[in-house]
Amino acid sequence: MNEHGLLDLRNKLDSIDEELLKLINERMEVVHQVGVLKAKSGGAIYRPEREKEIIDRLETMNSGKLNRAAIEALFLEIFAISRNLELPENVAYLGPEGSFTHQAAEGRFGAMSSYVSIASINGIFREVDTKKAKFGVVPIENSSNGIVTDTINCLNKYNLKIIAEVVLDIHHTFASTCDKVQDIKRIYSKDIAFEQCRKFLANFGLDEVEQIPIESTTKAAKLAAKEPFSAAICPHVGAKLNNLPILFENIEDKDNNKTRFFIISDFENAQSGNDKTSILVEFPDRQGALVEFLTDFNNSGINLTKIKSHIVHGNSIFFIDFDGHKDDENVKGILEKHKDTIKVLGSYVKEINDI
Ligand SMILES: O=C(O)C(=O)C[C@]1(C(=O)O)C=C[C@@H](O)C=C1
Repeated sequence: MNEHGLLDLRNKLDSIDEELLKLINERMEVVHQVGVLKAKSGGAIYRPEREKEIIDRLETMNSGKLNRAAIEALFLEIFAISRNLELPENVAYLGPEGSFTHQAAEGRFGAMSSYVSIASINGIFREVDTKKAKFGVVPIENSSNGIVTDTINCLNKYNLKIIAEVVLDIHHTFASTCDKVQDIKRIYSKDIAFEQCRKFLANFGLDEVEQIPIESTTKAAKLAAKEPFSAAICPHVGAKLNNLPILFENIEDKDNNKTRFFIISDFENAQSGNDKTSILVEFPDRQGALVEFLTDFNNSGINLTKIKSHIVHGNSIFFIDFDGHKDDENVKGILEKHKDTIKVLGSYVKEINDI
């Protein structure tokens, strides 16, 4: 290696880094002023539609080596630091630490935010409702296991808003202190994770081994790390956090196993031009109510992207997603017409990764 060449390049990098630091600090000065303005006006600190607008604009004008994912990763971290500078706010997520929900939360709120791990979905809604946390992160559906009932029930019960969605590709690992799979006597995991990895378990003759379902996959890793002859189906991060050796990666049956999460808070987003809205609908008990409702959406040119029925206290309610923002002209009319049966859960920027 040419040591002089490397030294020159490193000197160049040093002065670019100094320039970057100066510019980022300059940006933070302006962010601080935005924070002061918002403190006076009571405006929301987190503005996902504005963050999207910035990333879209930077991507369009970009001519360098960075792709969209890299621009997004860099700027989401800058935004997270900016928001903390404007006003530090707690993020409550479905724990424990290292859970997929924790990963979803960190992906959106960055490394610098202050996180609170909560053991139940209802607990997260309560935390946000009582203003102990500004944001809550909860799973809403998985591509293999469907909708998360507790989340629907809480969206129905509390008057909080969905302000963003996050879709994560879910990969499970098989981790154990045993070197040989044949020596394993019990496996810990969450019931849905066992279901998502059936083929793997059968292929390795593990379907006859005792399966112990517990409330989280990260806790599974913790238990398996302590007990000899046991194993866990858990996230990569969960195994690492508990120093549990990973024997197999990506053991899920379906190769596009995804989970969608909602970020909930106490404010509503402005339009971004690329929004999705979620609603709950309880249809009146009369013939044709559902057909009339769907026809109205169709006539207004609104694309329904999801419709799932769900039972709450013996009544059937529908969880529906559609393209558009609740303040869009064609959406407003419909929401007004059906206001007695609809609960608007929130309008938010549509993720590219879909379930
Ligand atoms: O534009 C705002 O409202 C800001 O608070 C600034 C800023 C940014 O860093 O650019 C920070 C947080 C918001 O989520 C969006 C953007």
